[in-house]
Amino acid sequence: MSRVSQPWPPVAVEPAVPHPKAPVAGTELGVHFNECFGCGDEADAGLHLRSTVGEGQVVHSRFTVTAAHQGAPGLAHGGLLACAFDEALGSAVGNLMRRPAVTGKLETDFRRPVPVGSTLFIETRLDGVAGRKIYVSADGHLDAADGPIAVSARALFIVVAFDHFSTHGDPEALEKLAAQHEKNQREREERGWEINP
Ligand SMILES: CCCCCCCCCCCC(=O)SCCNC(=O)CCNC(=O)[C@H](O)C(C)(C)COP(=O)(O)OP(=O)(O)OC[C@H]1O[C@@H](n2cnc3c(N)ncnc32)[C@H](O)[C@@H]1OP(=O)(O)O
Repeated sequence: MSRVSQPWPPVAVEPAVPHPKAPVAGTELGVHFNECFGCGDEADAGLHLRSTVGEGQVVHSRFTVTAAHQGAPGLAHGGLLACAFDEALGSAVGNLMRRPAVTGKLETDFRRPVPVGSTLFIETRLDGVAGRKIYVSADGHLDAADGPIAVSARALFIVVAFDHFSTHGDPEALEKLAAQHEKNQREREERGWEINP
């Protein structure tokens, strides 16, 4: 079976223009929710993925594979790797576009095994927008930003109204999230004062 995929994006798109208030290149992106399996500090066996905005419409993410992430002995579980890409791609959409969006479709190509102890460097690009549909793709490089590509992914995110989360999610967890965002905002402002007194 060939690895050649269908054209991407699969429909005519407009360029994905980052939000005017999107974080600039070099910005380290914070945890979007402490309990998030992908990035949260409170998710003990989680991925603890960390992301930084790159030049252009790019976000660089990285995470280190631990024993908690195994499928075969000593190797990362494929579904776990897909999760890492979901997080990295979602972080690029959320932070650069600043629009609430959820994963509609996620496609992964596993090219090389990813051993426990290795770090995956994921580079995510915004590929285009068609109405509520945002197309993104990413490559995961093994152990260095220019290391061999171990996994690639492409995803469709769908912009949703904020009530998607209140209707389908946990209101208590949403309150915690709002409190966390306020705290992060305060800390950012305090850091701003330190830099520009
Ligand atoms: C700072 C912050 C950081 C934020 C950082 C965040 C990082 C977190 C990252 C994790 C993100 C996740 O895992 S999110 C969790 C996983 N995903 C979900 O739970 C989503 C579950 N699915 C849904 O709720 C729903 O199916 C939606 C919302 C995706 C779509 O429902 P809808 O709103 O009714 O819209 P619908 O008309 O169906 O679809 C809209 C358009 O998209 C197309 N479409 C929809 N799904 C698909 C699909 N799978 N494949 C192709 N096309 C699709 C439709 O054909 C349509 O095209 P057209 O007719 O307009 O042409």
